[in-house]
Amino acid sequence: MGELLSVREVGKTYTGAKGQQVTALADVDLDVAEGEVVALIGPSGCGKSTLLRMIAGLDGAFDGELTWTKPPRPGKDIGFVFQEPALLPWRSVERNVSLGLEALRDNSSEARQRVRDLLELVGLADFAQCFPKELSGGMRQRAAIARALAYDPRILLMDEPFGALDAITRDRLHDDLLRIWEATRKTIILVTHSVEEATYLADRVAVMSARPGRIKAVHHVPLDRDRDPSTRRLPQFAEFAGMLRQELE
Ligand SMILES: Nc1ncnc2c1ncn2[C@@H]1O[C@H](COP(=O)(O)OP(=O)(O)OP(=O)(O)O)[C@@H](O)[C@H]1O
Repeated sequence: MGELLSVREVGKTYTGAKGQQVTALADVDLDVAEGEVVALIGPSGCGKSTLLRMIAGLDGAFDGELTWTKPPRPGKDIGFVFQEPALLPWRSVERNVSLGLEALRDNSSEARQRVRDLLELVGLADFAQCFPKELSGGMRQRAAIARALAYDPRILLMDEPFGALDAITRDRLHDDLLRIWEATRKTIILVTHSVEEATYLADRVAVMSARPGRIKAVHHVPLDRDRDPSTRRLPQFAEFAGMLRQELE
């Protein structure tokens, strides 16, 4: 796997409403290889979302350096999935998924086929003409993932994408994401509060310390890439998740 992104000494200080300075990130170093899934975990407020925003280019004012092997093209190379799917209620599922392509004025037959393939991949082919209000929470989030993949981004940034779902739906979406990764081999950075989610989905887990956020350790997940629900019952799964939990204490 080649290198895709290197984060060096990245720091971010916000100025609050009363003029106070809040250092959200300090000296963050992280390397991300092409095709890997990196989970970011850390205590609430340690700057996980801030780091994703820096990487996404949503906020250009920060210290340090982000170096891409190939600089991302705005609106094309970075897919973002948030905790809330934020679908447009007046558009069908298909037209929500094709939103990014419309912004790029890509109406080619390949692009339309790609949207159909993605709907198939996320299990929404039969719901293409439905509206968001007709979908369950899990289905909406699957549509949001398809939308983020529609323009074939180089990296997918996911900010607690399953945080608002119930446990059963969340487990199902985890397996969907594994399948999606298998089919697309996208590089993914996933912010999560769940050590089990990080263990199940990631190749490596970066653990952040409390504010100002720093990466205090990066661990390889000691599990084969080929994972399924039985993986959760392996002793090394519980052991690794337990070690992460301890590191967060
Ligand atoms: N726009 C902003 N203005 C001022 N302070 C901010 C802003 N955005 C974030 N912060 C502060 O930066 C710190 C890091 O926030 P961030 O949302 O990145 O943390 P997080 O680790 O993602 O939190 P959580 O796990 O609770 O979602 C927090 O103290 C937050 O209050």
